[in-house]
Amino acid sequence: MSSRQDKSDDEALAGARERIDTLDAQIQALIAERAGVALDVARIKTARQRTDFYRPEREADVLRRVAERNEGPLDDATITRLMREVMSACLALESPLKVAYLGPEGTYTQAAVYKHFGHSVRAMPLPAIDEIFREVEAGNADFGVVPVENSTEGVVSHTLDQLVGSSLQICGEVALAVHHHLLSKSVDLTGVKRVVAHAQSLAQCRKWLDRRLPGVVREAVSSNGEAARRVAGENQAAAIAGRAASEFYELPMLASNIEDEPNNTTRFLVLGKQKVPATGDDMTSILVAIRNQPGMLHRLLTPGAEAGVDLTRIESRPSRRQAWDYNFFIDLEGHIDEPRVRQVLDAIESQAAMLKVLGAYPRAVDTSST
Ligand SMILES: O=C(O)C(=O)C[C@]1(C(=O)O)C=C[C@@H](O)C=C1
Repeated sequence: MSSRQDKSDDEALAGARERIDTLDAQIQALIAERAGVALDVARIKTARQRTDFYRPEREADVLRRVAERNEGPLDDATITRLMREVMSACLALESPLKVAYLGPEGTYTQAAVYKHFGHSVRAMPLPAIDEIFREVEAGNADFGVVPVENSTEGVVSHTLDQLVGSSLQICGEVALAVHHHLLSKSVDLTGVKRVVAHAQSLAQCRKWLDRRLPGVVREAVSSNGEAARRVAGENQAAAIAGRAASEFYELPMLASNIEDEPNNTTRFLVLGKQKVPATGDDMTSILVAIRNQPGMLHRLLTPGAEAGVDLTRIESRPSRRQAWDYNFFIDLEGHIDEPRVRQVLDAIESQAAMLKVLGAYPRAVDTSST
């Protein structure tokens, strides 16, 4: 390249950097101004003795509009994630949120917390799902995040069972693409003599393990974060966990994306005490107790079909009240405050021994997780 060409490239680069510096200063000033307005919002709420600093319906609305406005070159999920973090920082100025989640650090549930609330929350890892319910019920945490279903492994029955007796509301949902990695201090696969993971993750990577690590001992533990913690001090063991665990426990990725099903997604619920107003794109979750009788399922499903309200999930669990007595967990599209949804719930209730609304909440907004 000629030196004249070098010089003009240098000038173009300096010019572009100058534009970036100017834009950065403007973005920074605007973020600071936005934070100032969030503080005004906090003052208004405080003056009226309101404690609803976090407003899931407003956040969903803001983030959906970010995606609608987006014309690239960043994709919708990326620009939304950046705005998610700005809003998270603004909310932390108003009142920092405490969010309990299924720990330890490095679990997918932790990743779901940050995806939903941004990184400016105080995330509190707890060892069991029932403890998360208890801490939120007791007011020691503002919200809780628990896994509820996985696209390959099905429901997390502990979570469904806890919802039966809890006074908490479902305030939101998070969908997280789950990528499993093999984390280990071993230099190669032949050095791995033991694989540690949550039983669901072992199942989700079974074909890969059969092929690449045949005969190697598989050990199930309470979470993938726990698996990573256990193998962090060993050279001959590997954990199956996500990127967050790799970073947190400084465990190299010996193999990445080892899940058998590439579209593996886990859905998490956000639990809290507040009822969330409608946004226009919502879900309602209900629990229905019903006696096992002929035609029972048909009677449960007909009201939704007749009113054009989609039932997106129906899950049955033994009620534990009596043999062959069932609880059904049903997700419907729409918000309980919409008359057509209310009508469907009334019709279902008339067929059931009991109907409990578990929550109505904005449908997950797609932001890419870190
Ligand atoms: O609109 C509000 O109520 C706010 O508190 C502001 C704001 C925001 O930064 O946009 C912050 C937190 C809420 O969860 C929702 C939105």
